Amino acid sequence: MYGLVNKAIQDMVCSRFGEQTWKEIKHKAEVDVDVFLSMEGYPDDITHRLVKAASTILGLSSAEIMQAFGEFWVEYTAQEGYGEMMDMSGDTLPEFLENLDNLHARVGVSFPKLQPPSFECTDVEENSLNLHYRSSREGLSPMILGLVKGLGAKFDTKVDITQTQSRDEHNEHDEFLIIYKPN
Ligand SMILES: O=C(O)CCCCN(CCc1ccccc1OCc1ccc(-c2ccc(Oc3ccccc3)cc2)cc1)Cc1ccc(C(=O)O)cc1
Repeated sequence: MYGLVNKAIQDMVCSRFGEQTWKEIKHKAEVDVDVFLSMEGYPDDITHRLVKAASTILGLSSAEIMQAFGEFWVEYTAQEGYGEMMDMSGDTLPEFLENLDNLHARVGVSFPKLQPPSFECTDVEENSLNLHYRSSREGLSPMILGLVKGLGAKFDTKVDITQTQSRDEHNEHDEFLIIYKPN
């Protein structure tokens, strides 16, 4: 994962729980990276260890941490200079989700170490769609719940998301039913 992801986790923890808590989480995760460089590639294991340590220290489940991170990521990347790129990816929640692979392709042109997941929308109706999420990474589906909730806030749209298929139950990929209604 690019350091931008670990930097976002750090900023989420520091802004909500303070520097000291972040230091404790890094210590517990046995991560002795002083400063995460956004454009540096880091082993995914570091991100998983940070989430696991945050879960223990904060008394929240890893799924709750990843869901909160997903929501935080949408706002964080917008203020970290990717706002324009995000705005070009769609004016509504369904449009943005349909364009997510193109967004990743654009980022990947400049940052070849990007290993983005792939998102596919099917059964797109007026107020609902099925989101198919395929990734080389394991265990991040709770982050998708948060990312979609973050997009609901970005597009001022009421969103209800339910995971309908999971790789944990021997399905080939994760699938989510998303029901949305612009406010
Ligand atoms: O891998 C998985 O199975 C789950 C990954 C969940 C995180 N993705 C979230 C995608 C997303 C979903 C909904 C709404 C918005 C989303 O992201 C928008 C986005 C995507 C990528 C970036 C991005 C930009 C620069 C990056 O790297 C940098 C950063 C600074 C300087 C140079 C390179 C890395 C990611 C920014 C916004 C973004 C992403 C972040 C990092 C990577 C990667 O390092 O491979 C791949 C994807």
